[in-house]
Amino acid sequence: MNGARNQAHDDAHAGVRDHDAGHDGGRENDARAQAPARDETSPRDGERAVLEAPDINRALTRIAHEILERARGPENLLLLGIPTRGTFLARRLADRIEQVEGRPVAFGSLDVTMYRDDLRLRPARALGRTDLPKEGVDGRIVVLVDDVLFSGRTVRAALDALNDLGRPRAVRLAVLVDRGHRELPIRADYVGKNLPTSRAETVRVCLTETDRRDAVLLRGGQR
Ligand SMILES: O=P(O)(O)OC[C@H]1O[C@H](OP(=O)(O)OP(=O)(O)O)[C@H](O)[C@@H]1O
Ligand SMILES: O=c1cc[nH]c(=O)[nH]1
Repeated sequence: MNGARNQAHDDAHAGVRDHDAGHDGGRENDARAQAPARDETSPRDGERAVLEAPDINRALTRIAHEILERARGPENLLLLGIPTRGTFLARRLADRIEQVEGRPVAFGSLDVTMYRDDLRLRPARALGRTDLPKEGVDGRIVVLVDDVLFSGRTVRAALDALNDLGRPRAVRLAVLVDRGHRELPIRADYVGKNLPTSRAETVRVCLTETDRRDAVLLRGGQR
């Protein structure tokens, strides 16, 4: 358990290290000295915030309570975040559940990359991290956690990945944003915000752990 918790911390820091290492020296540094660096945490052109930090905070607190109520306590729960941002959301939910119950809840991460059905269609993706408590998934109530639910294909891949790890007693799904447009018969049990969108729009979730601020940003398209 603590291993998973520490790993989530490590991942956050590794992300910062990787990001820094990715910047080249020389010309790029010269250019950056002349022009202020673009702030990736700011809304991009045409983006508007549909959730701000306090909204996200409240939604996660509510979801934590809903998860606890349905599971009747934290004992059998295992929160598994889907990288990248789902992992951090799972950790936040675990922290809230621990605050409410005064007892820790198991959490970790589940990489779905090799289970995706679009591996041949999309450019190579970096592998995420699967990190489970030593008790594994057998007999647990697993709550998959992701930031956005759209086509449902990521969750479908997560169910296949989970199937290779064992046999949970039940699998539930928590998402921060459900933007509709499902292509598979998948629905979320816990939703931070239902956000009706057109297919042409994109939803970008920013979290302090990866993006230095909490926000859900919507961009583009005609409704
Ligand atoms: O329901 P779907 O159509 O599968 O879309 C939802 C997924 O899309 C995003 O992940 P993305 O693949 O962009 O990777 P990321 O989490 O690393 O940003 C998001 O984080 C969800 O996991
Ligand atoms: O708009 C979208 C669609 C899928 N995944 C996202 O994170 N945003």
